[in-house]
This record gives sequence, C-alpha cells and structure tokens, in this order.
Amino acid sequence: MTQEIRAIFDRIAPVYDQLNNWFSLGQHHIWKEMAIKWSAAKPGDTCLDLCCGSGDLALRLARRVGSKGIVYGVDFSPNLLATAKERSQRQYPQPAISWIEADVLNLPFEDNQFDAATMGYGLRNVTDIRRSLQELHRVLKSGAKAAILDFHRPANPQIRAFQQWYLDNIVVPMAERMGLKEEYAYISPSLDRFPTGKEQVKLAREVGFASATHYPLVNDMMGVLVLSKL
Ligand SMILES: C/C(=C\Cc1cc(O)c2ccccc2c1O)CCC[C@H](C)CCC[C@H](C)CCCC(C)C
Ligand SMILES: C[S@@+](CC[C@H](N)C(=O)[O-])C[C@H]1O[C@@H](n2cnc3c(N)ncnc32)[C@H](O)[C@@H]1O
Repeated sequence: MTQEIRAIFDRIAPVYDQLNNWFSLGQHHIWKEMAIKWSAAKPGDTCLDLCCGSGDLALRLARRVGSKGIVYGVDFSPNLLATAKERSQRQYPQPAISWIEADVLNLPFEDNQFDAATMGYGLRNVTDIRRSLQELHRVLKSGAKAAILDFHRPANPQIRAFQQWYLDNIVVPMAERMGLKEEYAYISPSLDRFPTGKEQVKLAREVGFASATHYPLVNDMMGVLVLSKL
C-alpha cells in the first residue's frame, strides 16, 4: 500500500501544482495560508512540514520563520521532493529548507525538536493515521502547535453531494485528459475512509495532544485540525 501511494504521487508530480490551482480555482493558497497561521509559527522557530510534496507549506513556513528560523520538509516521493527543491532554489527562501526523503510514520528526528508543524493533504494518505499523529506528537516541543489541512466529508448531504459531483465530473475527467485518471480517482475512496473532524479530534487526544480542534473550511469540504502539545 505504501509503495502504491508513493507511486501515485511520483506519477502526478509533473502536473501536481498546476492541477491544484485549476481544481481549487486558486483557493488552495488561501487554505494553506490559514494552516500556516493556525500553526502559530513565528520568526526564529524550527518548523516541520510533513508530507511536504512540492513544498507549498514549507516555503510559506520559511517566509514566516525568517532568516533565523529553520524549516524541514519531509516526504517519501522523490519526484515531488525534486520539484520542491527546484522551487526553493528558484525562490531562494531564507532560511534554506532541508528537504528530507523519509516516511512520516518513522520520522528521522529526536523527540521534542519542533516549535510548530504543518501537514497539507497528507494525513488522509498515510497508511496509519494514529501512528502519524504519535510521531508528530513525539517530535513537537512542549507548547508547540501543529495544523493539519485536508479534505473533509461535510455533514450536510447536499454539500457532500456537490463535493462528490465535483470530484467525479470535474476533477477525474480533467485528470483523465492528462493520463492521470486512476491517480485522481483515488481521492474519493481516500476521503470516504478518512475520519471526520470529530473523529480526528478524538484520535489526537488519545495519542496525547492536550488540545485538538477541527476548523471547517469551504462549507466543511475541507478542514484544519489544530493541535497543541502540553
Ligand atoms: C491542494 C488540494 C489537493 C491536493 C491533493 C490531495 C490528494 O490526496 C491527492 C491525491 C491524488 C491525486 C491528487 C491529490 C491532490 O492534488 C486541494 C485542491 C484540489 C482538489 C482536487 C479540489 C477539490 C475541490 C473541492 C471538492 C471543492 C471545490 C470548491 C470550489 C470549486 C473551490
Ligand atoms: C496530496 S500530497 C500533499 C503535498 C503538499 N503537502 C500540499 O499540500 O500540496 C500528499 C503527499 O503526502 C506524501 N506522503 C503520503 N504518505 C506519506 C508517508 N507515509 N511518508 C511521507 N510522505 C507521504 C506523498 O508523497 C505526497 O507528496
């Protein structure tokens, strides 16, 4: 399963950023900016972006922490990490970001290292959500926050129906034109099995986070799970 997921993201890497802009009508930048704000990252901080992909959130964190901060971006897709590296060299962020190829279920960091963390559209894709939250909790410092942005299944049946319609009739057919039908068709079942905001909060409390709140975005079709470690 892990290999299959990595292969999906390696295949979509060349068009990933362009398709996110199209499908979200450019709105994913706003959602990501909200996650950065909720992570409470500040100048001079040491920050972590899990499942960093092509680096959108890590680059935003780098701008936030400034030249005295440090940012690590972790992902297991070599192709998306190559895009992230190329983008960061082009944009020349201060500090330079350390891009690390690793599995977020086994983070290559000591305990209690990070002041803030983000994860964008990663939690739904990991094979063990509980383990992923445990690893995140382990590497955060006491008092640190994390913001986890992802899709969400809205409770309102009409909005849920619109979300499903959009995925089935806009996203998958457009991706099919680029030869990526199966890759984008994967979003829908991954969303079906993803815990709701309420369930995510419960899981986060169980692994030891002192507080956990799920904030709905885009009429509950997306959400940000905000976590604090005591
Ligand atoms: C940045 C976005 C999604 C990232 C993403 C996450 C995944 O798990 C994938 C899995 C497999 C292939 C690709 C991805 C992937 O790109 C969010 C924006 C893209 C969405 C496809 C857009 C979905 C929009 C919502 C259903 C609601 C639309 C509201 C409005 C039209 C803005
Ligand atoms: C949808 S992309 C999100 C990328 C980026 N965070 C964004 O918001 O655009 C999901 C990413 O999670 C990564 N991923 C999934 N499971 C992972 C794991 N166990 N360890 C490391 N990366 C993982 C994939 O390689 C992919 O880059």
